[in-house]
Amino acid sequence: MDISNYVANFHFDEKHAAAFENADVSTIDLLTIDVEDLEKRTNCKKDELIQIIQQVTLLLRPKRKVASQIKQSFLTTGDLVLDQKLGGGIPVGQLTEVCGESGSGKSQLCMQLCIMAQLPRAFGGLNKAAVFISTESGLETKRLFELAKYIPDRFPEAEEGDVFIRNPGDRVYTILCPDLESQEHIIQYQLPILFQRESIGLVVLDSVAANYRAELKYNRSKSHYTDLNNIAIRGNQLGKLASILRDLSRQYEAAVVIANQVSDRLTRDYDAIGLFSLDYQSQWFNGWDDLDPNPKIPSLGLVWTNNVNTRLALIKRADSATVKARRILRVVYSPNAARIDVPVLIGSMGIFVPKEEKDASNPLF
Ligand SMILES: Nc1ncnc2c1ncn2[C@@H]1O[C@H](COP(=O)(O)OP(=O)(O)OP(=O)(O)O)[C@@H](O)[C@H]1O
Repeated sequence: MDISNYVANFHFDEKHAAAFENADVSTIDLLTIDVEDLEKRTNCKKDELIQIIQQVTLLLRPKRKVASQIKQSFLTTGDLVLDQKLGGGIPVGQLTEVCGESGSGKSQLCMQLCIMAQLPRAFGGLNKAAVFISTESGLETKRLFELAKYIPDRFPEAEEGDVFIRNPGDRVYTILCPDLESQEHIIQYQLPILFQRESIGLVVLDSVAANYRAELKYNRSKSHYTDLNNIAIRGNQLGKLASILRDLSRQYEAAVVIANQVSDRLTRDYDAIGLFSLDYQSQWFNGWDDLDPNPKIPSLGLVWTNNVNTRLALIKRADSATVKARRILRVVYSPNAARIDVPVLIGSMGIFVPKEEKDASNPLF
């Protein structure tokens, strides 16, 4: 019986476990097949089966809170104007995706957040450790130290000792997942244990698409998955990944930030395909529309898009090749903020909103 894939700590009594095993009944069978048919297949009593089905259904039901119980908290990005544009910062208890092309600054933002998570709550931090799960290359510790060195510049009103982090690497757990199998194992089994043992405020997954692209058949020439079976497998895996991360983020009040890659988006003739086509409609949740000079599509498709609470896009600007790299940080969708483009720079201190934009956006800054 595969119940442990869905619910931790659910144990059938020996009699029912053996009956389900012998009859090859999966959790999905249990919840979808008529009780009478299950009765015949397993030789278990109907009322006992109904009781088990009710227990499993209850455990699988999303744990909802009423509005008065929900107190949304945020992790600071380290930039007050950026936090303001994001509706408070990076939401705790939710999944935030940062997508963008190679070199757009996804890893820079992720590393920056690993530092911010360690800050005291008075400065928008969570006073907790971060977990940095990478799928392609390890964490750049040198850059992490550089980002930490500049924290006092971000909080000029603070006493230096209050925001100084001597060894930022001490509270960043790094895990490398070179393939999908290790990624699934780490996220399903090792990450929950780390949460139980340590005070974790942020999980970064950099980047989510790499292992799926590498292991499921991918037709580069057409830039889409050709094998329908693989699409179904991938959808299932992505749903499970998001569900584990979401549960951990809610249970332990942590932020989860996932870097995602993008591929090129072809502009279409909407007169031909119609305004109700997915291609046309997806401009609003993909992040790039046809007016953008180099429109892109975030990887992993609609199933993944539906699992992410907030999507941010980092977009390179034409003059990107200057000392301080210029980018647009776009809020594509979010429960906390409206869609907006925020001009940002990447410099030694990390990602920040330049002063002229701060002055223009809010005279108080
Ligand atoms: N110390 C620094 N000073 C200024 N800019 C920097 C610094 N370090 C990195 N950058 C900028 O960040 C960019 C790299 O960003 P990053 O590695 O986060 O990209 P990415 O989106 O994660 O790319 P990939 O998907 O290839 O990993 C560089 O191109 C550069 O513009």
